[in-house]
Amino acid sequence: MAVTLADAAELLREHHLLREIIAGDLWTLDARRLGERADQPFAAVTYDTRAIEPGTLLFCKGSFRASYLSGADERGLAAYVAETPYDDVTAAPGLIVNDVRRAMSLLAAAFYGNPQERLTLIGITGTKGKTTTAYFTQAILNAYSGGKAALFSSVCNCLDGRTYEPSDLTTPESLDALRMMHEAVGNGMRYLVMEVSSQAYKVERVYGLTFDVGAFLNISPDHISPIEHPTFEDYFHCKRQLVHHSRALVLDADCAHADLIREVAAADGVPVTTFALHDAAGTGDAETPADVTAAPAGPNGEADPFVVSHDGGTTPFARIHLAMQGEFNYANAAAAATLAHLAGVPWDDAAMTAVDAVTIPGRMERVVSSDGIVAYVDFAHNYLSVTALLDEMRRLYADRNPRITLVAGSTGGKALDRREGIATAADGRVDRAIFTTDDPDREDPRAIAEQMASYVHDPRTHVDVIVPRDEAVEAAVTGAREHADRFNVILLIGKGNETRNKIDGRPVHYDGDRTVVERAFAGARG
Ligand SMILES: CC(=O)N[C@H]1[C@@H](OP(=O)(O)OP(=O)(O)OC[C@H]2O[C@@H](n3ccc(=O)[nH]c3=O)[C@H](O)[C@@H]2O)O[C@H](CO)[C@@H](O)[C@@H]1O[C@H](C)C(=O)N[C@@H](C)C(=O)N[C@H](CCC(=O)O)C(=O)O
Ligand SMILES: Nc1ncnc2c1ncn2[C@@H]1O[C@H](COP(=O)(O)OP(=O)(O)OP(=O)(O)O)[C@@H](O)[C@H]1O
Repeated sequence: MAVTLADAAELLREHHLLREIIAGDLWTLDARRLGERADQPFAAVTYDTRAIEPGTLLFCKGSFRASYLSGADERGLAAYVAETPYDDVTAAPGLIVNDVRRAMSLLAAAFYGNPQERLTLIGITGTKGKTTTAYFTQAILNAYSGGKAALFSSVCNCLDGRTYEPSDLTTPESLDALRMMHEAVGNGMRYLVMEVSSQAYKVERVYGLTFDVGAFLNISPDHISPIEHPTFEDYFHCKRQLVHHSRALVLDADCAHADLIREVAAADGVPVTTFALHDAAGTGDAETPADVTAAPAGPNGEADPFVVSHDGGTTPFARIHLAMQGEFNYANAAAAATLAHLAGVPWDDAAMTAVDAVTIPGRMERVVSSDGIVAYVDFAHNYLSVTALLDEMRRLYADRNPRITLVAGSTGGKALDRREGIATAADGRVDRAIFTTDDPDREDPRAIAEQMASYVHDPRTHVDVIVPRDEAVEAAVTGAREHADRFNVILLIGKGNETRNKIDGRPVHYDGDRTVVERAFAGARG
């Protein structure tokens, strides 16, 4: 925790990041020329000028503006790290670097005493299933270690094995991640399970980290937009960086482009353990072979537990019966068991069944009305996950010929590919699609909804655009009641447990899909 300007300069120099130090008229590579200032330990690190306190080292990143430095000297700015000098607005010395995000990750690790070295790090990437697999893995490791597993996820972070605080990003900024790792180590944590987004690699949030075990779950187009990834190729390339930075890899044998992922692992000498979801134990000639398999134990579908096996699916080690619905969650559970095993949990340890009790806010939450309408609040919001969700509805309810209503929007300004993906996945597979609001930000929510509607061509799917999200949910319930002769399923997707919509750059309160559908269920029947 005692990092000085001289230490920082040396670390940056070792990593070929330091261009020069600028302190007034002095431009140098030699921190000693700054005198005493070079040997004062920094008291704090931040990437936000609003958090400056005496002795702070500041990182100027992203869309940082010089005007943010107004008053920084008076508040005690000790030094800054940036890709461009700000010597016209601050008297504090600047460490000018090639890449401020890499510099921030390295220096934050040093400032917080390299907490990553004291944790078994588990990193999980994939287009869908990261959060669920992360929660499952944490549950197994917590059960095995007596509560010593921390978690960084897109829903919550947990730094003490039991307290869950809402998170902002899927993968935190490096500085925040290292601060939280430091706190987790202080709380006695031995493991950290974290989701690693493609964006995390794109903007160096995990620079310098090596994962003891990494998982690559699946890949399909998502997060393609001017502020995320320009192309699918870039998205997939960024995700694959996890393979380079893992000591062992867990891979879904059915993952698209699995061959390329194996090639990357082989080139780096990273051992790969595969998992797969199979149809039924012991059968399935057509199924992809895998080291670890999850398969239904018997013929009774929903009611029967799954069996997870290793040794190429020949040695059963756990029977699991998840509280969370969704067959895809058994694939996530197989991934979690494999990750936990590679992190040290014996295959036959009872901790492997800790996944059974896990529930995650906004993931496959089932709400049933008194008149028998079934609603799911779920976080599916791209082609892959909406397809998986509709496959699951067919698996659960095909024999009841359900009338399915889908309520979905799509975010503004980013992940633009989702609009077509969601609508295409639903086209012809749902009876009614209601397109609505989901974080339109600075775009017009009606225009987004109408764009989604334009991708539906199959006459079996009736399309409506209802912009206010609560009205869209209510219309789905009213419509279901108008078809009371059918078994109705309503899928409220993409918001999970979120209770706000980003509109015009600001969060605007929304009661949440679960609250709104419960209210509509309780209301007068049509
Ligand atoms: C592209 C990207 O990584 N953006 C993130 C990044 O933005 P940025 O560095 O440009 O920061 P900014 O908010 O524009 O501000 C610039 C800098 O000025 C500072 N500032 C600002 C005001 C001030 O008075 N003083 C000051 O110093 C800010 O603290 C910041 O460091 O750093 C910010 C925090 O410092 C993040 O909030 C922001 O994520 C935005 C909100 C975002 O939407 N990110 C998405 C694309 C994202 O990262 N998603 C992935 C994937 C999710 C998934 O897979 O589901 C994720 O990992 O979450
Ligand atoms: N293995 C899977 N394959 C396909 N779809 C899945 C899988 N696991 C979960 N899903 C679907 O994707 C949704 C999101 O799941 P989860 O939050 O675990 O994934 P994620 O990777 O964290 O998603 P995101 O990056 O969008 O936050 C779920 O609500 C479910 O509908």
